[in-house]
Amino acid sequence: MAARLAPLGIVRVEDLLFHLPSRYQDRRQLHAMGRLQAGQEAAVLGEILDIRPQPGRRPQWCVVLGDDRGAVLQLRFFHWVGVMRSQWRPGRRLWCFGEVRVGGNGLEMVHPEWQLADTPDFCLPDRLTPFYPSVAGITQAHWRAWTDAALALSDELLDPLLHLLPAGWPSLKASLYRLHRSADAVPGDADPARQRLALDELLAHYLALREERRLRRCLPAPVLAAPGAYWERLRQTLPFVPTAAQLRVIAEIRADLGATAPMRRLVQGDVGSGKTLVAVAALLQAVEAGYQVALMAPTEILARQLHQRLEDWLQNLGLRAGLLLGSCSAKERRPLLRALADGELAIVCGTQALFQEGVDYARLGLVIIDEQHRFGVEQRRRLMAKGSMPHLLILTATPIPRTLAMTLHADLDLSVIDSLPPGRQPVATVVLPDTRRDELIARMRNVLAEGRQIYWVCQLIENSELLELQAAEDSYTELCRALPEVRIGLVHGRLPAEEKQRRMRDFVGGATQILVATTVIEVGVDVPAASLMIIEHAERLGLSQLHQLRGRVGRGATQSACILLYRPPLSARARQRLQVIRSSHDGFFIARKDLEMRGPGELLGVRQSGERALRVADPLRDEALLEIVPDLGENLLRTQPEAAGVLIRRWLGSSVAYGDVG
Ligand SMILES: Nc1ncnc2c1ncn2[C@@H]1O[C@H](COP(=O)(O)OP(=O)(O)OP(=O)(O)O)[C@@H](O)[C@H]1O
Repeated sequence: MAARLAPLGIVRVEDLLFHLPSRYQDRRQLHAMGRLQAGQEAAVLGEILDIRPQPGRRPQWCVVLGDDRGAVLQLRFFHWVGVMRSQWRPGRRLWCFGEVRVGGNGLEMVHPEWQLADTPDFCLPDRLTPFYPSVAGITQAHWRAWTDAALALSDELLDPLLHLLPAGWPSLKASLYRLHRSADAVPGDADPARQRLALDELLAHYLALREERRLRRCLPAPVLAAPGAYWERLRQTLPFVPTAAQLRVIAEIRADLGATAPMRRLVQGDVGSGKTLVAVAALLQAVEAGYQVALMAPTEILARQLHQRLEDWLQNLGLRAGLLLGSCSAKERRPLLRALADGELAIVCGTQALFQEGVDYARLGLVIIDEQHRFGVEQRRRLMAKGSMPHLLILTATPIPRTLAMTLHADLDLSVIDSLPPGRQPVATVVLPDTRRDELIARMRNVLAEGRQIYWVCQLIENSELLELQAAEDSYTELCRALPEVRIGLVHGRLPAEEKQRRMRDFVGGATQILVATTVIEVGVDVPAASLMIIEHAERLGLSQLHQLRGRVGRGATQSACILLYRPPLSARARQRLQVIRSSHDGFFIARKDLEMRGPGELLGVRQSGERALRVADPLRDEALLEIVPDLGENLLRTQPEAAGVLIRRWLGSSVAYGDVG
């Protein structure tokens, strides 16, 4: 059993207490046999009318149970053991609990839980029955017996917060009792017992985070202090004035870079909020201080685009940036690698190729990662091993609530670019069934006549790259037919990198007017002249993805539009999603809705990347609890420093690499 429990993180008696029921069954009421329905979980009491063994390859025992109103229920058993064999007889009374389903002879239960009901020690349960998440080989009866035993020992459970919390908060012991052995009502989300555990959990994460930061502050990083001459020169050549939000975040980064501890900062900014400028300001400071900077983008297209923008901005400063991609030939690569290893080249842009074997940096001082949600903690660590503790800056357009940030990005400080550059007009968003394509073509003609450009985005169908390609090609052919006079480009994931790049360049430069693309353009492409986006099968996309895509238009001062085409009929959830996107342009609001609708795991791919997740606390619901966490944490560290390690271990378990605190 220990071997089965270990993967669940259960190694001590205490761990059992924090393995909470996922739901509760109400077995206190008896259900009338005549009114049972398939799919229902029910408790019934009746008399054994008949017991029929059914021999066969898999022998079974069928028991007919009847109540005093003449209704019957079949029970089916594959094992016929112990008390059943020796004591079950027609005429005896039996209590059963199980799921009702449709069988060969009417309604039945397969292997219900049971008790003989005509014995002196029979009594109906007087409280809810907990149901525990489990794994093969561990039954609910095991869980109940073990948690009973653990609860009996719960006086020994350390509850360091009890005396620090204001009156009214339940003790840990009382909360655990309530959740494991709830007497009456199912403890809901707002139940004080659940809130108490959520608070403990958030506190444990806070303490772990605080410790992680403390340890990080002891690590030596290059001090990237510089007067900011490059940055001042760049500012003078910019065609716009940085926003106050950009300047604030830049100042936060400057302070980090000038310190002796490595920066680990996540910059969140809605699509189009101007994160690139913030990254460039950081880059210039590192270069001015005499260090190298590596900028990593998630795809080759984006890396090339980033490189292009850097070169545009940096040429006035007399700086150059290299470009390193997986698709670079050995010949292209060699001089670049040498320049990086010599320290001759200060700035390099690229994909994950930047951190492969054989790429060495003379003085890597800063790593900048664009669109972080595609990189997990592990990848982050591997890449940091390249320099002697370089600073790390991560940019993302996917905002997440603080509660989640604190668990997913526990090792990161957070900056938020919380406003858009002035003059941006919200993208007019329209939802349209794809049966009205003719209208759409007319509208596209108008947009093109005004000299503006159009994105046409096709969808991944059933996760098949081949089908997606097909969809893109079909749309392309159809558009060419409908708009024969228009220059149309097509990009998709199957094109060779060079070709993809050439076609993107044609669109950026205005040589093609419409770009038909698969979701490769999802993040980061910047073509200010594009003012209309059409998204096919918008009903298949998640909210955050739709928001990111839509963010590709409306980047200039012209009024832009986004048309979400869907294939009817729409499911209720898809309708809800499209409604949110149509009515809101606020990335934070949309991310929140996305979380509500999909749950954090799916939104951020938490499960795949194996990062820490919350067990009891809920990232949306419990954000208010976070308000009291810092004070509580500091108070605890002052009064009972030894308790911090206990809490961290209790909630974060062995996922915490640095062990006990304090
Ligand atoms: N302060 C500003 N005023 C006006 N325009 C700006 C400002 N800062 C950046 N821009 C311009 O806004 C556009 C969007 O900036 P950028 O590409 O950096 O956004 P982003 O935050 O990276 O967005 P995304 O997540 O969509 O890639 C660019 O064309 C950029 O030149």
